[in-house]
Amino acid sequence: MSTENNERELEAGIVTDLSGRMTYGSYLSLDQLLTAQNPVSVPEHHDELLFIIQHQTTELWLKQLLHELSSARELLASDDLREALKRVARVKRIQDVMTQQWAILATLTPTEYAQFRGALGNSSGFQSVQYRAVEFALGNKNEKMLSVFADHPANLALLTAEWHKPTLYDEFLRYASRRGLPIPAEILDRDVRLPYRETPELVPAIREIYQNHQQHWDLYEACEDLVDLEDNFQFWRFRHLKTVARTIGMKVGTGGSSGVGFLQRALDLTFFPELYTVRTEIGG
Ligand code: HEM
Ligand SMILES: N[C@@H](CC(=O)c1ccccc1NC=O)C(=O)O
Repeated sequence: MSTENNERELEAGIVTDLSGRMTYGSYLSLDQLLTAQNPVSVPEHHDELLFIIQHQTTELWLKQLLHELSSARELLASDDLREALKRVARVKRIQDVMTQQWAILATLTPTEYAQFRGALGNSSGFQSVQYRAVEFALGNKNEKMLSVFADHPANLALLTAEWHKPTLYDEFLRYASRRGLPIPAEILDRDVRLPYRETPELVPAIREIYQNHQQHWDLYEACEDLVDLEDNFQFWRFRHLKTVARTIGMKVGTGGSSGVGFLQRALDLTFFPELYTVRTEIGG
């Protein structure tokens, strides 16, 4: 076989009659996926497609994050820390891609965005149910967020179910307790629908893991993985904030918030407070 004329020959075995068979497009529902970009600007603005695709790809990764995080939680509940950490390793890679992706949207100038922003009405990323579900799964529970989805029963059901579930940290601490670490009962019995609040009485258990890390190697590794995950989540939030600042400055958001100031306050939230507190004490 040659590539004469700079054209590759198709091999005889390659299937070209695909009638009645599963194909690439049918398996991946590409007819649906690739007709789901519906710009609303009139006349259509060149950059609106990028804006839509950036959001849609993020939503696809959020779906995968939820899938991995739910599985990690279940694996912890069945005492399988090693498998759970595999899930977390994947979560971390996806977060890297999501954060890197901001560089593409940063090519959208304020002038370009202003030309179609008006067409977006009151729609806003604030209304992303999957983003909120990931925040809930990681510990930023906030009952008030449910009200945004009152008009959409399926989204409301998804987020309400997540609201009732223990967070990844809850499951990790329950597992650590079964492994014999002194996890306070007030954490094990906490109302998981409430935001996770820092509990000073938990710090001794975390300190034990860090000080005697040779003995608790897998738990030590897990704690560092959780810190990576929180770090990564904050990196995403930070890139969002910076992209917003360079695109709309200090304008109020389409969702009705103050904009940059509102996003800034999310950077003060934490998922795993004691994992940070312990660092102040280490070695000193
Ligand atoms: C030029 C691009 C963007 C601008 C100017 C922008 C602006 C904003 C603003 C102002 C808010 C605050 C809520 C509001 O009042 O609307 C917000 C929230 C949010 N946006 Fe964006 N955004 C952009 C791109 C994105 C992208 C690509 C995503 C990915 C899905 C996203 C996801 C979110 C989420 C999840 C929130 C809620 C954050 C929170 O509650 O802390 N945004 N955005
Ligand atoms: N909140 C943005 C609009 C925006 O970015 C947006 C609009 C519709 C769907 C998703 C969006 N992304 C993030 O908020 C703004 O105030 O310009």
